Amino acid sequence: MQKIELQNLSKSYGNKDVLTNLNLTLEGNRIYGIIGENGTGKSTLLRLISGLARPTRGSITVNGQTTAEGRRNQIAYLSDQEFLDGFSTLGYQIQFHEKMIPGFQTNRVFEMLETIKLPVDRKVKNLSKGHRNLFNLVLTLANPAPILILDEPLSGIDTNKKEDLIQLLSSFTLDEKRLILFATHEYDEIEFLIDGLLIIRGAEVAYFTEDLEEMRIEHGKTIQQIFQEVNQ
Ligand SMILES: Nc1ncnc2c1ncn2[C@@H]1O[C@H](COP(=O)(O)OP(=O)(O)OP(=O)(O)O)[C@@H](O)[C@H]1O
Repeated sequence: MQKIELQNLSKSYGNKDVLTNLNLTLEGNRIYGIIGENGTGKSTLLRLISGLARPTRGSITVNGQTTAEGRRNQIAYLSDQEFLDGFSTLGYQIQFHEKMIPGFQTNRVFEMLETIKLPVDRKVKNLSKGHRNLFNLVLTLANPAPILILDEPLSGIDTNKKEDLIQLLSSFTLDEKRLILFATHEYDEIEFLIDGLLIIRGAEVAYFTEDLEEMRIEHGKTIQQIFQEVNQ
């Protein structure tokens, strides 16, 4: 079973406290969404968990791994920054990932590219921004790591393609027993995708549930409503 544990986790940049004393366990074969206003520390949290930034205080354990290197082996991370070499073709990037990542699911990449109609002989720089984001997401999904951490995977992607993507994301956890944690501003789009919800505000966890369905059934609340209440 996949598990991310944060204990007394804090991160400051200079004298700015970005995250303060987070204690949280995310576990299971679930999709968790993180939402929060701009600059509230969502990307910072994802980078800390992924071993790409160091905590100022506290600890992070991912599937029993406490070191940054150990955690990185459990996680496929999609940054909100562009990282692909624009002059290479999609095909080259696929081969490169296949060489670098043990168990990389090349067949699934081709299947997904066919669904979203991206030709592999195209250069990365000639894709639109939305298509580049999609291609990055496809490469990340094909990484067999048990935990996927995605920073704004839906940004810049058309509404009709978003639906395909949301299907893809659910099938990736359901079939493969993975945990997905992703940051987003697209509250409406993720309403029926996520199982758990984390809202960050004022450097702290302002709201957390691992069972959003219960909130929906018992209290009839949408994510947008929960978010508004938390931010009042
Ligand atoms: N490397 C860094 N050095 C200094 N400050 C940083 C650094 N990275 C992030 N910050 C600051 O930390 C705060 C949180 O940034 P972060 O990118 O985590 O927020 P976010 O919630 O992901 O924002 P957005 O929704 O706009 O993407 C911001 O004030 C940001 O300026």
